Amino acid sequence: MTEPLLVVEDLHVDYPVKGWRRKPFKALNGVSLDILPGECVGLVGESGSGKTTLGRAVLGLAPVTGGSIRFKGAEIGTLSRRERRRLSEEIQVVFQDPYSSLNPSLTIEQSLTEPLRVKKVSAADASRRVRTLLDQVGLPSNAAGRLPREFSGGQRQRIAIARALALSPQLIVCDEPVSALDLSTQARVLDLFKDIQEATGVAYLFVSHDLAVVRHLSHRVAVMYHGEIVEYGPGDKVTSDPEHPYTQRLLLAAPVPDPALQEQRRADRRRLLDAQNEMALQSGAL
Ligand SMILES: Nc1ncnc2c1ncn2[C@@H]1O[C@H](COP(=O)(O)OP(=O)(O)OP(=O)(O)O)[C@@H](O)[C@H]1O
Repeated sequence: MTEPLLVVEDLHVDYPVKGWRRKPFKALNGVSLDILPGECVGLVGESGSGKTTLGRAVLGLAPVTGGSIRFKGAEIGTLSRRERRRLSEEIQVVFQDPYSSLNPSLTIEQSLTEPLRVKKVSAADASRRVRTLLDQVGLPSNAAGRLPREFSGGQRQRIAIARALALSPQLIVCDEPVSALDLSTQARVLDLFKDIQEATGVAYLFVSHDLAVVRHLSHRVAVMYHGEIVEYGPGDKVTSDPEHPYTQRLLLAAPVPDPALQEQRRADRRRLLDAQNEMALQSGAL
């Protein structure tokens, strides 16, 4: 059996809350999931459910108060400084906003070679690597000498992806990486994520509030609600035949382009509401 790349177990993250005697806010409340090598795990849930916090915890950036996160079997909370540096090469991140994730005053070549510095590669090798990375994300090699402002949002996100790939990571935390893009650009960038995964075998923790986006890419999907994972299973199953009522609501709220499917959704939504009303009536709540 394949060993998981990442194992999150009973994770708790509490944010301090200002004010006298106020209890910390529990952003994650006993979250567990695992990611296999080369797998894409989609993380969905409404705003504030804790998706970004989980991604940040995996990157070592959230105030973990309990539980464990193991990467390739090693507990990340107890790594030495050297091991941590190595970990920061193996786990990379792509953020939502391609406008702020690139330094505006650096050329694309400078942005892409920055992470390579830890490897102490020669200038010639770095330059070759930049061309390979640009090619991998579908940009021409003459992009190297230009500045981020000369590119569209989708192109900038491609550059951010190239930067994340520079050190050949094993896991990329993708935090709403297509939410700031228009629909057709979204589709192209999602295809790029898929192609890169097929070509390199990198794993993704793919955070999105949009079920349609994670459905496109994810082998498994985890659904978060109020700091907990309420459903975790195969992508097809969770996004088409969910078990948890919260996922069912999320699914019914997701926009669908196909009119026949829209009609079916409306009927499903009516049935779900009827069933909920029936249950409420029976329990005496109505
Ligand atoms: N640094 C912080 N200090 C205090 N509370 C925080 C902090 N970061 C996040 N929170 C709170 O933790 C909860 C989870 O936030 P998080 O950003 O993880 O949710 P999310 O599901 O990613 O939401 P969104 O889709 O809006 O980004 C929210 O209620 C948020 O207000």
